[in-house]
Amino acid sequence: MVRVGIMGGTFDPVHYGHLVTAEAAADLFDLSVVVFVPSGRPPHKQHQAVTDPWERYRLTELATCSNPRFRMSDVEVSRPGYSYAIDTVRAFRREYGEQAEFFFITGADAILEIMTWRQIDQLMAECRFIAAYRPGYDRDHLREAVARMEAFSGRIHLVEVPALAISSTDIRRRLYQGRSVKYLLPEPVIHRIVETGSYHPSSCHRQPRE
Ligand SMILES: Nc1ncnc2c1ncn2[C@@H]1O[C@H](COP(=O)(O)OP(=O)(O)OP(=O)(O)O)[C@@H](O)[C@H]1O
Ligand SMILES: O=C(O)c1ccc[n+]([C@@H]2O[C@H](COP(=O)([O-])O)[C@@H](O)[C@H]2O)c1
Repeated sequence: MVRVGIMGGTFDPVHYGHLVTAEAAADLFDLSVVVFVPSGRPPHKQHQAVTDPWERYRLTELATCSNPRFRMSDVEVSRPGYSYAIDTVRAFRREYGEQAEFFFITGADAILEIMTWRQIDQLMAECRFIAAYRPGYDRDHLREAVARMEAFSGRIHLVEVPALAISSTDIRRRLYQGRSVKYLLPEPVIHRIVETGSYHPSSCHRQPRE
């Protein structure tokens, strides 16, 4: 039976926190592949400017191509409208077949909001969740929150990942300020960001959400 990790995110831009989390999940859950799925239009970032989807896709591709277990999917960037996980998992079900087991990989913060996700009952029936948290995170609070989700709690696995205090928000801020982002994300990604100027304040790659 094929075990597939689904690493969804805005990836604006992708960084080592995402890569370490995906690798840790693959390792612990014996996943055959982890598919990175950059969001087309993130449903929960409607009022936020986000870099062009295909540019985020390209950067994520550069970051993942050297790992034989990592794959890319353009299912969300190609789909019009907001990117809901349930639509993505259903597309994967059609692609990988009934026997495949899906593990949606997210950060612990996202798990705390999971009950607001679209068609959460159907989503939980289709896939399990791997919720990554970092050392120092309030694990008891997270465990209690997951336990309160009752029927779903057996479908959510909490996993500690190495402490990488990296966020895309911090990287974007550094780039705007012309500061170094070395060692926060892979070199080929940095090269492309510099080449295209995507994260320069005047960049045409950043699109305000309506
Ligand atoms: N440093 C990190 N370590 C572990 N998981 C992370 C880290 N950063 C992000 N994640 C998780 O990866 C997934 C995709 O994250 P996302 O693309 O929103 O990155 P982000 O750095 O949180 O972005 P932003 O700062 O713009 O909100 C989410 O589930 C998020 O919780
Ligand atoms: O399907 C939903 O309703 C939904 C609501 C919020 C977030 N998500 C997914 O959660 C993943 C992490 O989102 P982000 O933008 O915080 O990186 C990404 O794959 C999103 O599509 C999905």
